[in-house]
Amino acid sequence: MNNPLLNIENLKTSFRIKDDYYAAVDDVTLSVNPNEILAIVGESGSGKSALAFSIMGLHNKERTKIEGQINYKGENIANLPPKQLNKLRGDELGMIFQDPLTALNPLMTVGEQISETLLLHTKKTADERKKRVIELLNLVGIPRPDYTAGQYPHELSGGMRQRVVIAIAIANEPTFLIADEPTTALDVTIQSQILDLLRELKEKMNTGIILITHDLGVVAEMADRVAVMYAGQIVEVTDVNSLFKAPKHPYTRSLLNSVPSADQKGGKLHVIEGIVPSLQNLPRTGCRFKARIPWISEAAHADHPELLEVEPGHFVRCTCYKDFHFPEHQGGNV
Ligand SMILES: Nc1ncnc2c1ncn2[C@@H]1O[C@H](COP(=O)(O)OP(=O)(O)OP(=O)(O)O)[C@@H](O)[C@H]1O
Repeated sequence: MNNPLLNIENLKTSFRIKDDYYAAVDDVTLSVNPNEILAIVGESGSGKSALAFSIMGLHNKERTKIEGQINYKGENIANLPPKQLNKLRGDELGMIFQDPLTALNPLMTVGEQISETLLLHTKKTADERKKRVIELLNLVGIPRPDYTAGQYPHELSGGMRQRVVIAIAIANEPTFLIADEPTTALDVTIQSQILDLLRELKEKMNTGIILITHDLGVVAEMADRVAVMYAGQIVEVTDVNSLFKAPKHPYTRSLLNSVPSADQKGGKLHVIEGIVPSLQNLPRTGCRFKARIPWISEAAHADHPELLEVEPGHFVRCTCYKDFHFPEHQGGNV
């Protein structure tokens, strides 16, 4: 078997709040292979973006502590000096941010921003860069690329800005890409164009992709494997078919069960009763999902839940999945 492109081991990302550190990513172990899309799903606040920012080295170092390993092509890039990381980021790693406005420089035109990435990370001449900028804007479905290249971010709609962010992220055909909710702000037609683009990138360049999304339709359509995150931890990892056909962890089952139609395509994750606790209030021992399934007996939970391989390639945290059932008002034992 080939080595994974990205191999994260026991990653713990903690934020300083007042004088203490609180882990938003807690003991995460996962891998992404070349030519593979790993989807990460979970409610708001479960730590998906904190994980993505850790991989990309984008957290504020003064207020964040990163422990564990983030091995990219066999080299641990956790806590790499900023200069080395910047180079790696533009050369081989790409990130599509959730919020296109904060990702773009308001003082530079769209064309200048894309061109800057090419200038910093390729040997292209000014003419070649200009050509590539237009090619990229075309690729992400921007109608008049020549005209748009000369516009500033505030002159564009949210959807157009998001496409520019994607153009920057894929400008140098990254080997590894994180797409954090890449299509949330886009209408359905553009959404499917962008998803096609990501798939093409994966197949053409062998790119390994982490796709963070709330949209189970996107997961079903795009992912090879899926990691489900709850309260800073991965609670289940498996291939996409097993996730939809035989989900195990109560949290995964609740996410899938909360989609109104049996056909998950286009379905969004609905709110499960209760909320993800805030960082300071996260239970740090025992099953973190326990409080949201109070009808399941205490004895069903492991004292120190670990992510265990329960079937080949299918990992689940905590033993409570064995006894889990929905309460009557949620459809009983489905
Ligand atoms: N810089 C920070 N300082 C302190 N706490 C933070 C910081 N960034 C995130 N958090 C907290 O860490 C937890 C995880 O946040 P994160 O943004 O990673 O969640 P998420 O799963 O990406 O949510 P969403 O889907 O809304 O983007 C939350 O409790 C959040 O409030």
